[in-house]
Amino acid sequence: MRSNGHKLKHKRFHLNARKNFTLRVAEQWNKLSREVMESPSLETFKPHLDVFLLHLLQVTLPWQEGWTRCSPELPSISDDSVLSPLTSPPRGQPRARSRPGLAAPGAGGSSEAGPAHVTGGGGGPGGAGPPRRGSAERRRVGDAERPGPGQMMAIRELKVCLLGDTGVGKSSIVCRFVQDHFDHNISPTIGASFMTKTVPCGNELHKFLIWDTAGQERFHSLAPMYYRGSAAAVIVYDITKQDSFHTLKKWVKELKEHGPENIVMAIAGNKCDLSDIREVPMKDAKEYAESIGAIVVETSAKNAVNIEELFQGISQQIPPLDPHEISNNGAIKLGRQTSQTGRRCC
Ligand SMILES: Nc1nc2c(ncn2[C@@H]2O[C@H](COP(=O)(O)OP(=O)(O)OP(=O)(O)O)[C@@H](O)[C@H]2O)c(=O)[nH]1
Repeated sequence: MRSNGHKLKHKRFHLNARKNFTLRVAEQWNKLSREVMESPSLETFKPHLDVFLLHLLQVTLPWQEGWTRCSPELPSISDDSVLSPLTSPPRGQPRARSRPGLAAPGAGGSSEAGPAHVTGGGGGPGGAGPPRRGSAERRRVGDAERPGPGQMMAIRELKVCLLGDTGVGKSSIVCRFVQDHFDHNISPTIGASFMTKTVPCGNELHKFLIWDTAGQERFHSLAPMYYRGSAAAVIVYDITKQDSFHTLKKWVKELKEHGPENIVMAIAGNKCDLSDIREVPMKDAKEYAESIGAIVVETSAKNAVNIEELFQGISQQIPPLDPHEISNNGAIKLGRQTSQTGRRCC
């Protein structure tokens, strides 16, 4: 027999979950409406609708399934680390609903699902909005160091998007960074997926709101939604595929033409564990990165090489927060980080 306290806790959990679900769907709907207003033609609009329906399904099904499996012991839905399990079938395998190793909504663990659910209210795909009132105090710091008593650290939400050809390892990089996990049979992303991770940087905490975009050509038209308002873009190529390096250059061109003005660009030459079959010399990548003022690093999501360093590099390129932007109660006024000039290391 369950105690009354236990039942109450259970009920509160479900109410909270239901509220969050509604918020997510509403947020998706708003996003879609915005896209409709901005879409010049039906053809451009169609993929947005597809993704919305997919998101809706993805959010609805696991929640309904997980409804009865939820337990009050599960972490609150405002916990850190969010992701979308939206994936298409693994390359050459039947469709799986979520990525193995990545928690689905209602399935336990500290991860929360929902492609457009952003803890703290900022950094949705369309831009980095201000956090909910008082949310700075409620936020979990994740795996970053918590400030000591009397010490105040500003939490900054930085929207970061990953771009690059399909199969270069964007999702694997994010998965390694956020969950320290690598999956050989990871599925191609549909639309985009979302995760967060908070890391310390000097006197600040950088909460990365990471949008991992789908590399398949058919999703290309969705990309602006993810790089719009981003503080940084990680553009990934596969060192064993020259073609993926050409695609990277196309992404850089697009970002320069249509992306935020001072976006930090980081180039990741992934799969450096396969350097014996390399097609892109490191020298080429370095010269190119230098010519466009980007950070460059060779990574291996598989062997966890330079993944932390990649995001640290981004953190260091973000100008520190102006003290005036931190209000008296410690809440942060979030704006487009990219509007600031002058890059400083932390
Ligand atoms: N050897 C090796 N394989 C990797 C590495 N990173 C990813 N892979 C593999 O490359 C394949 C594609 O990885 P994903 O992370 O799905 O690539 P993606 O860029 O997200 O692909 P899309 O979602 O289609 O855009 C998978 O089979 C991964 O296991 C790496 O560092 N080394």
